[in-house]
Amino acid sequence: MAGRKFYVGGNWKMNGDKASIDDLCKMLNEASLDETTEVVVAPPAIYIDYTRKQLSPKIAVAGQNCYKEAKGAFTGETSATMLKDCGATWVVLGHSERRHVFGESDELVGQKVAFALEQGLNVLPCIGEKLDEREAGKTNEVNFRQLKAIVDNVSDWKRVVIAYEPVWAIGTGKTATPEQAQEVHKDLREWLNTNVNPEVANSVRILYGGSVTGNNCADLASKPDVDGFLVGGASLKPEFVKIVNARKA
Ligand SMILES: O=C(CO)COP(=O)(O)O
Repeated sequence: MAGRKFYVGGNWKMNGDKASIDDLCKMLNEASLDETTEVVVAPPAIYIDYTRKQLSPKIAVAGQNCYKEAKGAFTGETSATMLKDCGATWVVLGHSERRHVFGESDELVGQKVAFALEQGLNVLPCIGEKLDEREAGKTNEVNFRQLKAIVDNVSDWKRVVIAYEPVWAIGTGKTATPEQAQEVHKDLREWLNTNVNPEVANSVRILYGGSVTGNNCADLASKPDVDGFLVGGASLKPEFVKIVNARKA
């Protein structure tokens, strides 16, 4: 909490078509969303322009990824510059699916953070441990390593929100308990306090992601170091509104 604005992002991942996006935007535009929550949705890149054009200006649009160059011979990639041109103001970077399905390294994620910030986007870098890493007692080691690669590339902390997404909780229906989430968020903030500075540690928002639903959001949101959510599956459903309003519940 500590004056940090609650933030809820909907990561639509590789889902949706024009018809379902029409429905989702209508639902969000008509919903009563807590004005004290910052709301952002991340459609597939090809639908960013389409989504932006019909979504209320109160809701921001994010890319789910971008490359570390403005243009050039990078077949299949989308640049931060292009995301901005199509109306996105945020970009999710280093999502676990980018890291573990597409093999993105800590170094590449860091380079993307640097470039997206340079291009004027707000960035939402993600970190998180896999189940075997948690079970081996390496949760902090993995998260601090991934965080360091991001931190080393941040030029403007006001445009950064961090998402902690334990890989074992993503799309599995297995949510971290509010206590497990709080423990990691607190450790991340302490790491930032030591390795960046107290002001950043106190002001940067740390979101939880991993099987957040309308049913578990209020308990998670009650934890002092959980400043919002990055939501996958439930962001495609009406319950996303309940998650946006989790602090009101
Ligand atoms: O990866 C996520 C958000 O970026 C979480 O996905 P789920 O909410 O579907 O588990």
